[in-house]
Order: sequence, then structure tokens, then C-alpha cells
Amino acid sequence: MGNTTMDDITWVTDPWGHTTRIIHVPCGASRCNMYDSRKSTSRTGSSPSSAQSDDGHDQEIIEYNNGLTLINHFLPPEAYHVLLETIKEDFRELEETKRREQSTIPQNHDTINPSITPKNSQPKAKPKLRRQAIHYGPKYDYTTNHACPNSIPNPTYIQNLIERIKPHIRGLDINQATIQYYPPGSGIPPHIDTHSCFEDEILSFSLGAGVNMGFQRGDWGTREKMFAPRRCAAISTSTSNSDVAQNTSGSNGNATGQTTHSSTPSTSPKPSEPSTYHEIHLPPNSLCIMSNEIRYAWTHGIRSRATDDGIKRGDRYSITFRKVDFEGVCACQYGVWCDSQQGKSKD
Ligand SMILES: O=C(O)CCC(=O)C(=O)O
Ligand SMILES: [Fe+2]
Repeated sequence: MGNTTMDDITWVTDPWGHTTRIIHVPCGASRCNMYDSRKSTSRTGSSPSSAQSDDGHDQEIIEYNNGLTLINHFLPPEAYHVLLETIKEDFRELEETKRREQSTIPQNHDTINPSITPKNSQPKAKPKLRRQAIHYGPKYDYTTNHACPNSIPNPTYIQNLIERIKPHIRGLDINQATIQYYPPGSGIPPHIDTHSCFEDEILSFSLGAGVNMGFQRGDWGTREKMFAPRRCAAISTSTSNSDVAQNTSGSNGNATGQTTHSSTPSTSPKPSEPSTYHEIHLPPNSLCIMSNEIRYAWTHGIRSRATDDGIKRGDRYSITFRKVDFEGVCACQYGVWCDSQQGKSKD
């Protein structure tokens, strides 16, 4: 069992120190695990070769001391563009289904007859665009804080991507994929994906526009928010495989199938302690793998804002991959944020 008091936690020194290497992925080799490590650099990083040839493509792998790995140029460009179009099509279909469902709901006469709109009424503020999610594989149930079955399995194109990911994970048997659409300006509140029901690494593949993801070491405030009674129950009722996710910065809610949230940033550090908040840019066609300290003891989230480093945000899509374990019990070294070790995993 791990540490259940903050003072007992041993944090890695220099969490954002990293090594960078380039590996060459031969054409068609991703699925048969034939990787050829071509170059290795240390700490300072290096630019990946942009040369593309019939022989395959280069990935840039950045490994941070805290357990975060970022793989840039993950897919060959052609495969990446096909995947992006497939996902856009999934969301177009989702919109179409919603539109059809809406059109069968009887309209309130008042809302469609402008002649009876009260005089002097203010024009309604444009609704904020919200993050949307499509779920494949087991879902997270916010009433039990645990995973529940979902009859919609991973489609083939997701399964193919999982095959390409396998060489980068330590045998994690991914059985859940959550595809999310982030309209420009939207985000996801900081959270630690619940320990007990998701095994080991949590992965996120980015498509469309890049975005900055913020990371912050967990603290006591994070823990309090994580284990506040039934904070997510109100958004747990959907049984379909799609949801509009909660998107209020600092809210505890999230419909992507996980999690435990805190406000942004999670809590103020004591006056003598500098904030550990740190942002990493996730470019399109990058795979972000969270393991060890960053997975179990740091929050991750995306702030709702229009720009990152002065660059306007665009439409972003992500696919979160996880291994759901219905009977999971976590024995990590970060007991402060661990639902199993805090006796919070099941009611
Ligand atoms: O969109 C992302 O890259 C991350 C999403 C996430 O953190 C989650 O689904 O738990
Ligand atoms: Fe997450």
C-alpha cells in the first residue's frame, strides 16, 4: 500500500526534465512491433526529421521524469488524416441523430412564435459551445463512482489505433475509448482519473487543433474535492454512447468516463511553496501517455480560453484510451489520491 499522508510522498526531482529520441517506424510495421531506434538525445530535445518516404516515418518520443510521455508524429500523415476525417464524420452523425431526436420532441409554441415574445426581452446570450463525447467500451457510472458495461464496442478504426499504441505501453489491455470534440475555447477541468477502475497508464491521442494541457501536483485540496460526496452523480444518467460533457472551468463534472476533478488550479500552494502548475503543448497527431507519478498524483486539465501562447485555438478532437477494470483495486504509492486506499472505490 502507498502513502496516505502528503509528507510521506516522495516526488521525483526535476519532474519536467526529459529525454528525447527519434524512432523510425517502417511502413506497415506499427502493428507488428518492428521499431528501429535511430537516434537518442538527452534533455535538450531535438527536432524530428520531417522527411517522409515510402520506408515509413519518424516519431519523436519525449519522456519526462514524472511519467509523462509525449509521442509526436505518432501516425504516418496519410493515416492521421483518414482518422481525423473518420472522427469528424462520427460527430456529424451524432449531431444528425440529435437533430432528428429534437425534431420529434413537440415544440413549445411560445418559443417558436416571435409575435408573443415579451417586449424588451434581452436577446439570449449565445450558448457556450460544450465539449462532446462518444463512448466505446465500458462507461464510468457516476452514481457508483465505478465502471459499468456499455454494449458499444470499439469500432475497427479505434482497434487499429490501439494496435499501433501497444508497442508503447506495458501490456495494458485497452478496452475503452472516449472520443471527445472540444470546440475552440472549451476545456476540461483538472482531474486525476479515478485510480481503482482504470489500470496503469491513461492515454490521450490528439487530432485537429493543438492545445496546451495543464498539469499540477496533487495536494490536500485536490484530495478533498476528489472524495467529496457524489459530486458527479447529477450527470450520470445518460445510457447512450454519447454525451455532452460538462465544461465549466472549475466544475467537478465530466462525462467522459472517469474522474475526479478539482478547481483550476487545484488549490493555492502554501505561501512559501511555488505553484507546480505547468503546461505542455499537445500538437495534433501526438500521443500523450500518463504513467507513474503524473497518472496517479498530478491533475491534468485544459483551461477554457481562446488562445494558447497567443495562438488562437481551433477544433480539437481527442481519443482517451483506458483499461477499465470492474473489480479494480489500486495499490499505488500515492494513497492520498487513491480511492482504493481511502476506502472510496465502492459504496
Ligand atoms: O482530451 C484530452 O486530451 C484529455 C481528456 C481527459 O483527460 C479524460 O478524458 O480523462
Ligand atoms: Fe483525464
